[in-house]
Amino acid sequence: MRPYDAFLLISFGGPEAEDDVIPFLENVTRGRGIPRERLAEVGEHYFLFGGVSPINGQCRDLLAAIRADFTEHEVDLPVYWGNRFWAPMLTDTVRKMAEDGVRRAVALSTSAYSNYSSHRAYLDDIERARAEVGPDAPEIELIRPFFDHPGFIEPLVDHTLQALERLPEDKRTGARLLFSAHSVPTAMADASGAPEQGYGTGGAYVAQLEEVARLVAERVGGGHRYDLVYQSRSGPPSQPWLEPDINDRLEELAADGTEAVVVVPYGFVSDHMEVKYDLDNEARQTAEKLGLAFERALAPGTHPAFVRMVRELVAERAQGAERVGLSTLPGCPEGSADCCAQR
Ligand SMILES: CC1=C(CCC(=O)O)c2cc3nc(cc4[nH]c(cc5[nH]c(cc1n2)c(C)c5CCC(=O)O)c(CCC(=O)O)c4C)C(CCC(=O)O)=C3C
Ligand SMILES: [Fe+2]
Repeated sequence: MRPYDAFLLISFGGPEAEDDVIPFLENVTRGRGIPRERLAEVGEHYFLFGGVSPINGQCRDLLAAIRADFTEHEVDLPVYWGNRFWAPMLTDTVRKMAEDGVRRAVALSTSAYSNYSSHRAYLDDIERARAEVGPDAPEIELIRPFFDHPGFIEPLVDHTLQALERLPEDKRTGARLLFSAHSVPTAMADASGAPEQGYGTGGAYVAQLEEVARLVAERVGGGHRYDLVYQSRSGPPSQPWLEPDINDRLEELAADGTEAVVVVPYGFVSDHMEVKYDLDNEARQTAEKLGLAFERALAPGTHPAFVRMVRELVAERAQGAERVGLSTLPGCPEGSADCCAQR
């Protein structure tokens, strides 16, 4: 697919054995001022799963689905995969691409929204990896945040409907939808998007989350009431992060008479550790303690619409076609040098 000669999936990475856990956490938190107690606590989440994060397996599944879809639709691009924090590391993959003679690649991150962690960090890591590889490194163009692409929305709608079906029948109609995304420091949220786009408090990140929640709830139908909640807060307690935390919101809802919730992990593309631990263990326990019926919708994963979206985004970028999206938000400008800048 001209002008590209390769496709690259970039993800977060996760440990795949007990001995990987601490080195992985050190990679993630280098220079980030995360308290030691928080690190020890998060390490325990991984040890509970034998030191294996589900994220790499989920990337392998997605890669297999993308390869099959490319083949079926005659998209003649070799498919590569590199992670920011664990093997296969992005730098090693970029070196391999250079050895294979790749000159210009199109890249997709497993991250749908605009903010430093979800967007700028990927751009920075691409440039770091290219610099480490040297002059033979290919050019790598990162596909824009895709939060409102129909291929991201449709799987969330399908999976929310499936989760509602799993609730006891008498609790379905009154069920509340909780849209859960990764919390970030409020300063990071406020600086998300491009400065000239003039987002107010919460920046592009919160505006995008509001739009996605609305788009999904509308399509799910049934008049379910819904909330935006946040999970996986880290950092020192003195630093403000986006709220409400999902567990606090569950307490309030139970006190107000809510009987059932469906949690939609709309901040993520797969059911990785932050979903499996923070939602399926922690939030579920909170709900059980409060007597709330609880179901968790699946993340997009390898939903056919999501896999198709990858090909459509590659084509959009290759053709310089207009951005496809279901919201009226502009998204980060293509090739922007100063969006999502503040860490
Ligand atoms: C916005 C966002 C996404 C979504 C976008 C995206 O997907 O990129 C995301 C994804 C993920 N975050 C992950 C893991 C972790 N994130 C941490 C820490 C942090 N995340 C942050 C933000 C985000 N994180 C922030 C602002 C921090 C504080 C430190 C810093 O400023 O960077 C820490 C350190 C310990 C802790 O404090 O929790 C860990 C272990 C995994 C892998 C899960 C697995 O292994 O399956 C995934 C997919
Ligand atoms: Fe994170």
